[in-house]
Amino acid sequence: MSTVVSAPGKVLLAGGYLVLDRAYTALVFGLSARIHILVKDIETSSGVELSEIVVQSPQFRDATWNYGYHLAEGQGGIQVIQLQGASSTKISRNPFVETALTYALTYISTVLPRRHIKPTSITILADNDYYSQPANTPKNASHQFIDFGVRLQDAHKTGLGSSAALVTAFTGALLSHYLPKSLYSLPSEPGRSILHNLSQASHCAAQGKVGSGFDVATAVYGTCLYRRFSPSILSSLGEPGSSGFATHVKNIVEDTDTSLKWDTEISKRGVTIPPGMALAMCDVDCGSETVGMVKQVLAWKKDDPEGSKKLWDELQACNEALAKKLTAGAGIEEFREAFGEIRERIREMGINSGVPIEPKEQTELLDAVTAGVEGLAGGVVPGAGGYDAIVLLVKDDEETLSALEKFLEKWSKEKGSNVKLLGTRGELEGAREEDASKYGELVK
Ligand SMILES: Nc1ncnc2c1ncn2[C@@H]1O[C@H](COP(=O)(O)OP(=O)(O)O)[C@@H](O)[C@H]1O
Ligand SMILES: C[C@@](O)(CCOP(=O)(O)OP(=O)(O)O)CC(=O)O
Repeated sequence: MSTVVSAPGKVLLAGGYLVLDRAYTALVFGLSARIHILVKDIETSSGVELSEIVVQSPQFRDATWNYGYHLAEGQGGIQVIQLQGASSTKISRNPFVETALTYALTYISTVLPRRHIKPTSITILADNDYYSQPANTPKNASHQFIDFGVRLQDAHKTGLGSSAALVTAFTGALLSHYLPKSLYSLPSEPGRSILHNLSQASHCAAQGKVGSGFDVATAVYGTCLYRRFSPSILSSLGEPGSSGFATHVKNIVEDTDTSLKWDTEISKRGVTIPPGMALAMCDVDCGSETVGMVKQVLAWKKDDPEGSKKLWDELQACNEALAKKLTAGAGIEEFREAFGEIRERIREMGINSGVPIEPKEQTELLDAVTAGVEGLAGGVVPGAGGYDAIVLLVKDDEETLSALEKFLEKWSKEKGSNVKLLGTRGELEGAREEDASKYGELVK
């Protein structure tokens, strides 16, 4: 039997940094670029009871991880141990895969106690836009999942949130594969909430920090207005294998602890992509280090509580105004104005905190593209800002998109850079089960 679940990448259009604080919200969009997880049973000879799960990411080199697993004593959950596997090369670890596996199997073992967890083979497939492709890659020439030919750590990420999409799709695929339909249904409300809580827990554990969680929320629910959860919810989980870990995971995932209730707020109605418009991303092919930027912005917020609050309150109001225009519909000029108001304050936050949130080069590009392409409703440097891909709201017609592409080509030539329209677009839907037959040989 095979199961496939996919989850979308993300772009945080408005509310970067503010969303770390529960007093503010963010407009987050899911993307058509997804990570797909294929799970299939490994056939064993009758009488043989294997406990092995093999995970592969065939688009990359040295990307096979073999795990053994066993039930720990004292409600410690399922512990996984990475095995050497068949290859003689030194094994690399994949903390996101290892943690998502540990947490998901632990939860599954609490729902199905005394049931042997069957061995499976798991394949990870990422849509191509997660990584910058060489300048000479022919457009649309390749099939859906390119072989990147390099190790994962050598691939150049475009910043679409690969780890959150991976952890969410991986968790969803394991839940759907191992639990009977009567106990778990991914598309149902309780199914989504279980997927959200479990994925947030393992993504935070693998990252070693609690961020706002907007990327996992987007991977689960798709485009929405997001208010973060209180970080204290995840503080009492303990370590996998330690006494009571499985009980803690179950309580957190099913939200049964009355003193630590999940307080995430997801509003699917609070934001949308207006009809006739598209959300497009432009890769600028450099990327930036979010962690250092967040630290510095938070240090400024602490040093200047009054000034920062005033600016954040203003930004929140501008973000809400944009959300309203997106849901109610507005003309190009109105959108341009709304983006302009937001960008002005983002640059102010950058100057005050000393962090290049909208660096000079990106200001130049955003201004020029807005002035030079008629159907462009505006754009921003999303998320933490810096040199990641920029996001643009455009009229969704051939004329606008080809004018945009021409503009970027000319811009890249003049500036000696490699700015490229990615194929991915904003999309409303979150994690979903996929038809396994679409993946051909890969699921056999
Ligand atoms: N296609 C993939 N196959 C296997 N692991 C992946 C894949 N994409 C992402 N990962 C995991 O996620 C990590 C990248 O996470 P991170 O650096 O937080 O980037 P991002 O900002 O894209 O989430 C990788 O080191 C790997 O552990
Ligand atoms: C600053 C933030 O509010 C938004 C960061 O958004 P990005 O989209 O830049 O994130 P990464 O993919 O992790 O680099 C931090 C947060 O919300 O956790």
